This record gives sequence, C-alpha cells and structure tokens, in this order.
Amino acid sequence: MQEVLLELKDVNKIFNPGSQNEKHVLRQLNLTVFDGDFMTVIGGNGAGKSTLLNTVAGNFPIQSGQILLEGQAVEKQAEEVRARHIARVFQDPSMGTAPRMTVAENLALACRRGEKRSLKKILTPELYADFQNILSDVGLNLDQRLDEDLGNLSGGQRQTIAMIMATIKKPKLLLLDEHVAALDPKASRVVMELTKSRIEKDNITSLMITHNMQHAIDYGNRLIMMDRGQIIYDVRGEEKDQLTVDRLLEKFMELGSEDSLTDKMLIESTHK
Ligand SMILES: Nc1ncnc2c1ncn2[C@@H]1O[C@H](COP(=O)(O)OP(=O)(O)OP(=O)(O)O)[C@@H](O)[C@H]1O
Repeated sequence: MQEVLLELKDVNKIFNPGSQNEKHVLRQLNLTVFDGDFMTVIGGNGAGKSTLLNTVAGNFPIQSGQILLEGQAVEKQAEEVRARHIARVFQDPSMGTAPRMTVAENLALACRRGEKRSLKKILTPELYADFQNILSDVGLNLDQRLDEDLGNLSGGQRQTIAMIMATIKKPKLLLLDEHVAALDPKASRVVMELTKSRIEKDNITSLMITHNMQHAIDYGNRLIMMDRGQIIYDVRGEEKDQLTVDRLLEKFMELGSEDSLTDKMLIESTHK
C-alpha cells in the first residue's frame, strides 16, 4: 500500500467572500497524493491551478475543508515549518531567490530552508565544493559562475539554480508553478530534464502545473485536469502512458471546456 502524503478533503476557497467580487475558486475539492507521486496539473485559464498550489502551501486560508500533509493541517503550521517541508519554484525566477546574492550564497541559503536565518557565515568551503560538483553535473558552465550574482544569469540558468535550490535539501513536497513557461524551448527542455532527474534522485513527491500538454504527458506518473475549481480527470500509470495531446484535447471538448483551452496551451503543447 502506498502511503498518503497529502490529502485535500472537501476544500473550498472563496476570494472576497460576501462582497461583489466574490469568487468561489476551489469547490469541494478532494485529492489524495501518495508518497512519491509526480503529478502534472493542467487546466484552462482560471481553473484554479495556482490557487490549489497556494492553498496547499498554506499561503491562502480556505473557507472550509482540510489540507493535511502527513496528517497535519498545513494552515495551522508555522511558516518556517511549512518552508521546511514544502519547496516551490515559480514561473518568475526572481521569486524564491535573491538576485543580488551570488549563486553560491543562494544555494547556501537553500541548504538552510526552514531554519532560523542568521548572519553567521553559512557558506563553508565544504558546501562550496559540493555546489561545484552538483553544478558540473548539470552543465551550462554553471560551476564557473558560483561567485556571480544570480541576477546576472540567463532565465534558463536562473531556473536551473532555482530548481536545485528547491531540491538541495529534500522537501516532503515540491510545488512547481509553470516553472518553465517563460523559457525558450531549448532552456525549457534543459530545465525539464533537470526537474525529472532531481525529482527521481530523491523520489520527491511533486505537483507541477503546466500549460504544455506534452510535458504533462511525458513527465510524472499521474496527471490531473482541473476545470472550474474541481478535478475532472485523474489518470496514472499505464492509462497516463497511453495519453496523447489529441486525447487530452478531446477530453477538454467532452467536458464542454473548449472555451478554456487557450492559445498558449495549444502553442506550448507543440514544443517538446
Ligand atoms: N488573490 C485573488 N483574489 C481574487 N481572485 C483571485 C485571486 N487569485 C486568483 N483569483 C481568481 O481565481 C481564479 C483562479 O485563479 P488561478 O490563478 O488559480 O487559476 P489558474 O488555473 O492557475 O489559471 P492560469 O492558468 O490562468 O494561471 C481566477 O478567476 C482568478 O482571477
């Protein structure tokens, strides 16, 4: 039996409740994520994908329901406890990283995720040597750039560092919110392959939002499709392996959701 890592039970998330701008975004949402699942998350604009990740991360309070990480209610945990367990990579590489600090300093901070930050020197020669090893495996000559400000690197290089930062200290849960969407196809490929190897190396339970349906099919062991705040399709294993982009498009049509299929999804899905 696979162990449950994350459980969402009847979760409702409403923005601006009781006001004219009330927006019921997650609707009685139920989801069980098993230890080691690498789940891709797709859905049209406004389906609730980012809201799902933000509520799981404990950033958005919910109106009702439960979000349990290893049986503990996420929103009741202190921020540093959540930060220790849950790592995130965003579309914007400046989020979660410090552009005016060097690559090595950023990595050193990531090694202390969830610990009380202090000004004490944390970048030891041993850590520096570890970072050089990790980066020489990645390529892109990043091992030569440890002393450069992170903000001077290209978008692809910064997302590479962000991905390593998120996984350098194994999190219980990794949340990826369209983390390659702003990259050109070549950089996107490099970061996706790194994503796969970092996740597989430590068997990290991961949720990855993507607009690229080919990526959603090619990566991970499980795929969910969201529509109007609910999970309307959940496949894994062989059934997922047999999916094609055409089949996913059909699925959108079947569910009467073709309006939410955006040009971005159609264009991105043609890139491997
Ligand atoms: N902080 C907020 N306040 C009010 N409404 C919000 C807020 N955040 C998101 N929403 C609304 O909730 C809905 C779902 O947004 P969300 O960002 O979760 O969708 P998504 O599936 O990630 O979409 P996309 O693919 O376009 O990023 C949208 O209608 C959005 O406008």
